[in-house]
Amino acid sequence: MGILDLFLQSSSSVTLLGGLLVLLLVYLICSSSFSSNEDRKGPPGPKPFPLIGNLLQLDLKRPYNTLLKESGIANSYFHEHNLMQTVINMFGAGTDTTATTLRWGLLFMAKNPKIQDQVQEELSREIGSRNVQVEDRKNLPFTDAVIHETQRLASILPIAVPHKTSQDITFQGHFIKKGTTVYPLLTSVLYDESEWERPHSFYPAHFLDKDGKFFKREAFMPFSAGRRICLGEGLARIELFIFFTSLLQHFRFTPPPGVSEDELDLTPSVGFTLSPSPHKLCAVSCIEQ
Ligand code: HEM
Repeated sequence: MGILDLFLQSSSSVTLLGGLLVLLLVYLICSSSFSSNEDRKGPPGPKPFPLIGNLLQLDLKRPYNTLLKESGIANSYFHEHNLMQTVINMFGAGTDTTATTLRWGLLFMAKNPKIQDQVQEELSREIGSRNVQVEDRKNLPFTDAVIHETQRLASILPIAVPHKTSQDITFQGHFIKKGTTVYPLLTSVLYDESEWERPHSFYPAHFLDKDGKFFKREAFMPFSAGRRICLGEGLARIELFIFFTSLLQHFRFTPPPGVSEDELDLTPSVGFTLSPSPHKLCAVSCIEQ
């Protein structure tokens, strides 16, 4: 019995040791294939753990904030096995980005009544009570600036959609291997302190020149940029313009009774998109006033 016990114990230790060695070998092979380009300088970023990647380092409530902190360039670099991509893909389908942007727009109007006054003055001066048309946009620079500023500050798709590099590339001095998953971190551009005078405030003047004319900013990219830019940008811009102007033509948006403008909370609720946290607003008909 004693000999059998010893044999069983030593054979299970050998199996365990063997298993561990195989796991170690697999890990070493995988990690050496990941770092075959170590001689070249990759982008800065946190070191990933085996299997779970950078998951533990992520602020799951505000994943884009972790990315903003960890990466000095507009793109972030994670290993393929990072679960973030799966999470994003799962929540991606069926999100209505235009409606979320409009909800932010109305919330910003209720929070900034003087800006809402200016939009309504411009609308009644240029349009009156007739229906708004797409061609009216050029005569509504302030309203156009307010819609752009809404999209900038709301930054509803902060990490856009992940992409894979189709070839080895050196970007801003950092080597990025073919097949790397890249997250275009749009918030880093929309809130870039070197691009915007007041990156964290609702400030429509970002899009107005000194004569009050609308001007487009290169760093305005809520629809992302490049070959894979949002396919629906044109349609989304028309929808936002027509819905926002029509709503503001007919209603004034205010906090509910007993709530001040300052008490309206702008903390976003985080899903695939950043949407306003649940809130109440009053829509007061302008015609009855
Ligand atoms: C305010 C509204 C919208 C915003 C902020 C928005 C933003 C975006 C962003 C950031 C991307 C990812 C681009 C990238 O891969 O880097 C995207 C992709 C896309 N969007 Fe939109 N979008 C909006 C509305 C729409 C609408 C209304 C449609 C369709 C009618 C649409 C169709 C698409 C499609 C098909 C793609 C994938 C393009 C591709 O992968 O080549 N989007 N959008």
